[in-house]
Amino acid sequence: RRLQHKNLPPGPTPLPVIGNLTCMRRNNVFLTFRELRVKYGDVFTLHIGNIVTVVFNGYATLREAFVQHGDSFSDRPNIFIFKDISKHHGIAGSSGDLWKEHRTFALKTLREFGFGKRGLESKIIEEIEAYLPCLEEKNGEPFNIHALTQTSVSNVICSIVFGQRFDYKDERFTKLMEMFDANFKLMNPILNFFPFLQHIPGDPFKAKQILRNADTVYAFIWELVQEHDNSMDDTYSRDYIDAYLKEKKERQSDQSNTFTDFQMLRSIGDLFSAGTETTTTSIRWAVLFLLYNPDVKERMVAEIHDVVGTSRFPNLGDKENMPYSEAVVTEVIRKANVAPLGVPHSCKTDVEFRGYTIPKGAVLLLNIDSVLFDPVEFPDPEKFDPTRFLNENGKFFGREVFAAFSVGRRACLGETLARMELFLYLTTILQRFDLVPEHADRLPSLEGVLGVTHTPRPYNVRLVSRQ
Ligand code: HEM
Repeated sequence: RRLQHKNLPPGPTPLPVIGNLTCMRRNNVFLTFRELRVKYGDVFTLHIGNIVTVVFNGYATLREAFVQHGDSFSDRPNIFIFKDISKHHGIAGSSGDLWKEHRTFALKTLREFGFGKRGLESKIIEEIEAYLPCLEEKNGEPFNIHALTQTSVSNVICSIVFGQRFDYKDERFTKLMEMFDANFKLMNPILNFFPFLQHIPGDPFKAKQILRNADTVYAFIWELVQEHDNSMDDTYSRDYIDAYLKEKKERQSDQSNTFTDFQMLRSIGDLFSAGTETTTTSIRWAVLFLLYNPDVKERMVAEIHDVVGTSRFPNLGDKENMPYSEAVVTEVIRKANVAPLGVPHSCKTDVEFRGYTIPKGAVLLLNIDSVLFDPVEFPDPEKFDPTRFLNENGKFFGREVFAAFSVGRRACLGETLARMELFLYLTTILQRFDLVPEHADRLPSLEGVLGVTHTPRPYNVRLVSRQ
């Protein structure tokens, strides 16, 4: 290893074959990374199997690497999740010109369908209107909000991408959501570093199962694409699929056209999965944090009742007068730490960085956790304290040092949607329901599980109607 890569950032000595795999054995590996940062500094190297992995820590380092060196450090590595699932296509899994072209198209088209505008707000509120009666039906009995919330949040992105929402009891959609969820749980990061594991007979690492589940999701999307193709009007786009099909037709005579069916399926799959999982997980964390912090919950409820009252739903126009609620949403995003290690990047040539040589093809991890839990920027970082996002006049202020959505060219393209959804879902839930723990003497665990995202363990809560 030393002969092959001479000038790597420092890091623990690797063992033969497995490298530094033992560092990854803890459930939440980002906790280990906090210790490694203290020992090796803001940029350190791990060898996982034979893959060189460089971890970048702290806001200044992340900006230097992924903004200033953005041209070099914005590819995706050749690992299971991108190589075998997205096959280096789509928005999240592609690199180079293919990625630039399709990310630009996605941003432009999502804006046309209301990203950051009132049109999108009404879609979210419409979905919340369908969600509330399902919560009401639980009658204050303990239940796990996960499945209902996931279907509801997913419907928002479905209405933009597919131009339709699905009934909460729609069997096919429920099955799809379950499969989708299973993949987030089954995805063992180890598959990314030891590709041979996917070929072990009996599929103990569930690689084949993950690929089968992914194929089912793509088949579902494909059916909807075909329905669109048969019914679309060339002069008007009803939704993202129509817009894509139109673009594909317009470019069909172009030799270098990258607007293909395969690329469309992967792009839509990315919007669908990224748009569902992260926001749902954040809402699950939010409820948990509010159970632990009844004072925060009561202050937020008081603000909602003062500004909105109870006779109408909260809307985004209220946000300006609800700085505390906006601060709660931002603190939820910080403390939930949904993507603590971001999404892996790579570089296609050797790159000099702070005197080290980052080798071509290395896996680059943006340690977002190191920013969101930086005790200098966010004192007492484990504390759930929304007031860190309020200024001395009680007004909300977003902090520049906030990397939850990553930094640089690949930064999350759904941040606006996620913030809109979190504000509207959380304020509406609290306007209508009190959140009460299942057991009066015991709260659910705050310990998360790190898979593709950092999720809370399953828990039940009572939603007691305020009416
Ligand atoms: C709280 C919610 C969310 C969080 C914390 C979050 C966080 C992230 C992070 C950390 C990345 C990786 C960026 C990188 O590679 O450096 C990302 C990428 C991405 N996110 Fe989000 N996200 C959220 C919600 C959403 C939503 C609602 C959408 C729906 C449109 C979305 C769509 C995407 C896409 C398509 C990418 C890939 C971007 C690219 O590779 O160019 N995200 N997100």
